[in-house]
Amino acid sequence: MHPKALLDACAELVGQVLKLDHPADAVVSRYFREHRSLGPRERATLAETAYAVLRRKLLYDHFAPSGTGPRERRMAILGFAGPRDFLKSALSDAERRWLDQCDAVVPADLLERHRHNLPEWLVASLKAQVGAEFMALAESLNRPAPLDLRVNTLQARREDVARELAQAGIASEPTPWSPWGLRLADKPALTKLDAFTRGAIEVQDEGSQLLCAMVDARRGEMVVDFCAGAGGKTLALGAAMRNTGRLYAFDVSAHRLDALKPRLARSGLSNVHPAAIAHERDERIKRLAGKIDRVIVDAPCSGLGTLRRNPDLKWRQSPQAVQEMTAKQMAILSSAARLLKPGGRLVYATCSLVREENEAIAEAFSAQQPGFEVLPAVQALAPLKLADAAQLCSGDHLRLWPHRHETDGFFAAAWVRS
Ligand SMILES: C[S@@+](CC[C@H](N)C(=O)[O-])C[C@H]1O[C@@H](n2cnc3c(N)ncnc32)[C@H](O)[C@@H]1O
Repeated sequence: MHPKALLDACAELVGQVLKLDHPADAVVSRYFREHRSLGPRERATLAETAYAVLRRKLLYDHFAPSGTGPRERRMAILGFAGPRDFLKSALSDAERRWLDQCDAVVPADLLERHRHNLPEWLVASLKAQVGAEFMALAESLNRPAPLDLRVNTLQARREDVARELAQAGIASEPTPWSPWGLRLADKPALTKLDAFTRGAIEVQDEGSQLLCAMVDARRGEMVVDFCAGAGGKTLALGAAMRNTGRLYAFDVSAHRLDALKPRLARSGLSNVHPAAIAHERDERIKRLAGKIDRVIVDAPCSGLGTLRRNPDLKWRQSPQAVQEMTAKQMAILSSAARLLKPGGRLVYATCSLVREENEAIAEAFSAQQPGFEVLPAVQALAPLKLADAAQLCSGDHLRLWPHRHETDGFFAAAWVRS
């Protein structure tokens, strides 16, 4: 594609994602469906440009007024995710001079907000939690995430899969904490690989893998994944159970559960029972009350821990939306807790960075439910035999941060029903 045409397309897509009325990944997918002739490299440039603009929106909003032309074009120029020479060949002389001026600005001369590119309400919440690490956290949230895989240990060993990937020209490293994870150096297309089609690998952030480790699901048990969605955690739990016992995958979204079906077929698991529920107090939950060994509530949340992948969320979320979410989280957790038999383990998890959805929910649950005893995360993770499990924890909870652990931001709390 001609540089000018590609920049025009980037500006069009940037204009669409900046409306912030739909998730950016859905806007990008729709754009690709409507422009089927785009090749893989053009698609990559378009998507990465749109994401770069969302990541650095405050900085680019600061630079944009001194340029010329439509705002979305100026933003697309600033975020353009391709070679500089290629970009410059698409620019007018005035645009080129303006871009050179913007490039010459030294970060140390910028206001803090133009360096962290986060909304103020979130800045306050993060500073209160990580203090002097705030800028390192903000920078890591504004970088793309690496691509992590989980090896399906029902089918293959991690080292064998790493060797198989290497033979296909894909470099990987074992993840530092999860025993099932491989971190890839690049972002290759995976779906045509034999390891993928036969179900030996799934894409899953190391942090998500560690949430599953907190559940420690065992052979022959009755386990519930209460908010299973497309089943990322279900698949990991099913493999940990060695395809024995019974694993219920509940979700209010039948559509999301549908996306689990092809993954299940690849995985070779036959112990999983997906079921759409109407709400968290569904009849099905009542029938299983007191019968379950382990329950994970991977709660719907603000998703702010996934800003590396979903940078639009920082502009689409708000303190009010978080507040509304917490009522739902509490209701789901309380209802899911009824499933457990005495001695059973409950895990509450989010991919949020804010206390309200994390520690505050765990503390409120403990206060309301004296029949549930806190299980410190270090103990919950003991089967992994990690020398440094305490590094993953804050107090009794698992607390993962992108700048410390190179995972998305995650929280998990565990209890045992007494
Ligand atoms: C964080 S996502 C789950 C991701 C999934 N566990 C995975 O690992 O891929 C939260 C899920 O909770 C579901 N959900 C929302 N309200 C619910 C409710 N009342 N009961 C059960 N699931 C609910 C949403 O449909 C969404 O799929």
